[in-house]
Amino acid sequence: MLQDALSIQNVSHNFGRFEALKNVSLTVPRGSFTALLGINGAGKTTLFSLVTRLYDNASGRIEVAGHDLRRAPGAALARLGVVFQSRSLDTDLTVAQNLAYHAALHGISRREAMTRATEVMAMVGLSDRLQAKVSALSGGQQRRAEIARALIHRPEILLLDEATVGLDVKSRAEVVELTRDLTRSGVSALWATHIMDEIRPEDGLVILHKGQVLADGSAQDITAGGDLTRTFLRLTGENT
Ligand SMILES: Nc1ncnc2c1ncn2[C@@H]1O[C@H](COP(=O)(O)OP(=O)(O)OP(=O)(O)O)[C@@H](O)[C@H]1O
Repeated sequence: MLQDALSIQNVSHNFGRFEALKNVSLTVPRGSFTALLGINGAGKTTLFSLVTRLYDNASGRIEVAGHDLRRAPGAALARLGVVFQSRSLDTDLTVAQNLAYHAALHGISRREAMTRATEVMAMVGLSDRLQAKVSALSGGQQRRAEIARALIHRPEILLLDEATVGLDVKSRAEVVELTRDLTRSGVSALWATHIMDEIRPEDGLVILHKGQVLADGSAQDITAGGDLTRTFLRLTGENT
């Protein structure tokens, strides 16, 4: 049986005495688009910080494509691509220069990086912007270029932390749809968001609230075919 793209089992994390994550377990099946839905402070960024090893996971177990993050961090991180909440491209450089720099961090040769840069820019629909300065791209194009950067080392799973922040409605829809399309070509995605209308019934869905997983399954099953906002409010007890 194929391993999940990401498996998180019984992970907790404290900041001092504050429990930011409480015994969190979730899986991202290979090739799936899984939304991680939670309002501000739910623990989404903390969870991503554990998966990217910005923080050490002192409890539980995290595996990326079957590689244990604590015992084989190099193998696990090589299979992970991350799109951060804040922008991470150097706006004074061209997209190609940014991609080459990121590829070098992964030990990819310059020649190979150029081949891959062309490949990933086509994947995000920006083939004609490879030599453009990042500062000359629109907000939506910059997010697409961030996704291209995250794909250059051919990861098995993308983590995207509120990847549509600051975009207008149209660009937001395009970026989420692009990510869904990518999962159809094999890469998996864990899409952290607080925006319910980014989630479709066929998506995987994990609801995280106050550091706890309240639901994990398909969006369709969790909502029983009904309204996601109403389901979210019922499960979290918010707004009551
Ligand atoms: N370095 C830190 N020190 C202390 N508390 C923290 C720290 N980082 C996060 N927290 C707290 O942990 C909880 C989870 O924060 P986190 O940033 O993971 O939530 P989030 O779901 O990503 O929210 P947002 O969408 O606002 O980024 C919050 O209550 C936050 O205040």
